[in-house]
Amino acid sequence: MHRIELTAEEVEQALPVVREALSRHGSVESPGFLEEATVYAHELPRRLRSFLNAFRLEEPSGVCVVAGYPVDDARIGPTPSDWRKPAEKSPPAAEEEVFLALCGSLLGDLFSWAHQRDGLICQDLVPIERDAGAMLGSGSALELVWHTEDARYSYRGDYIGLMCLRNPDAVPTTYASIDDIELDPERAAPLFEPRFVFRPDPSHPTDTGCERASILFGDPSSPYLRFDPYSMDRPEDEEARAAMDYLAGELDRRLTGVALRPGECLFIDNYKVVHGRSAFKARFDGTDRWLKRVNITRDLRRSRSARRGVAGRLVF
Ligand SMILES: O=C(O)CCC(=O)C(=O)O
Ligand SMILES: [Fe+2]
Repeated sequence: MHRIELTAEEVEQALPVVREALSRHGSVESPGFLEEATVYAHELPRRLRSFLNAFRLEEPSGVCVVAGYPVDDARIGPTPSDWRKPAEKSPPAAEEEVFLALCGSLLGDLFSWAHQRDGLICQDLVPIERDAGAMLGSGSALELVWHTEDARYSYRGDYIGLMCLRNPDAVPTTYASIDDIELDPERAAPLFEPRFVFRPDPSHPTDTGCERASILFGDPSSPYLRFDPYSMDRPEDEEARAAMDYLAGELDRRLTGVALRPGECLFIDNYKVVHGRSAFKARFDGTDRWLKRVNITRDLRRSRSARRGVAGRLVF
């Protein structure tokens, strides 16, 4: 796994940057913060910047971990019972949100979906009691089956950033990389053709329609991937169906996982890996698993027609 562990000196260098950004802007949701995030990120330790820069440009692996950020379990308070944030300006884990957002800003620009979770840029990924049996990030009793994040949407993120605040039962985030699969070109050929129907996954409203596209794209010898069988139609044509099953089987065989520890940030290349989460027994008592999540795009401009202004981060 591609991983960097911040040294004590590097943490000492990062903390004032995080605190200054927070005291100036109050929250990662502030438009001023989002505009300046990359500028603050330029002041993070060079070794960290270089690590994320290489992850972005060289694609050495489908996921990477930035470890070593100190999380004070007492200060962040109990795990929230819902994703809705309290109205107060600075939630207890505001500094952690800023650190995740700054690291993410070294990979691209943060954005969110207007129709998902009130358009929050940084979301709490916590088990919610009413969603226990749902196929959602807020579920728990069911395995969250692997998927490309927001696969149905062409403006989906290039990366997902997850920061762990608490994970007492070491519940893994699962993933499998297309790079680890040696595809048989003949069996995989239909996957490069727009023969597959992508539907909104359960985290999006169902009325956002469907999109027909290929599952694999880019360089045929080292392709990118867009795949979420749980929210796709089963193709009627035999050849496309067989190809889809072939790839799904290969990804199943390669599925591995990482149980994030407090302070670890996981960046997932949404073009290279599918990811999910194992099932777990939630407690719903304030001590549950708690991650923060951001969506990152390499090119905000691509979604310009779906955003309300040049600087807007909400994709409608
Ligand atoms: O909870 C996790 O580890 C991953 C959840 C997930 O797939 C997501 O937030 O998109
Ligand atoms: Fe996901």
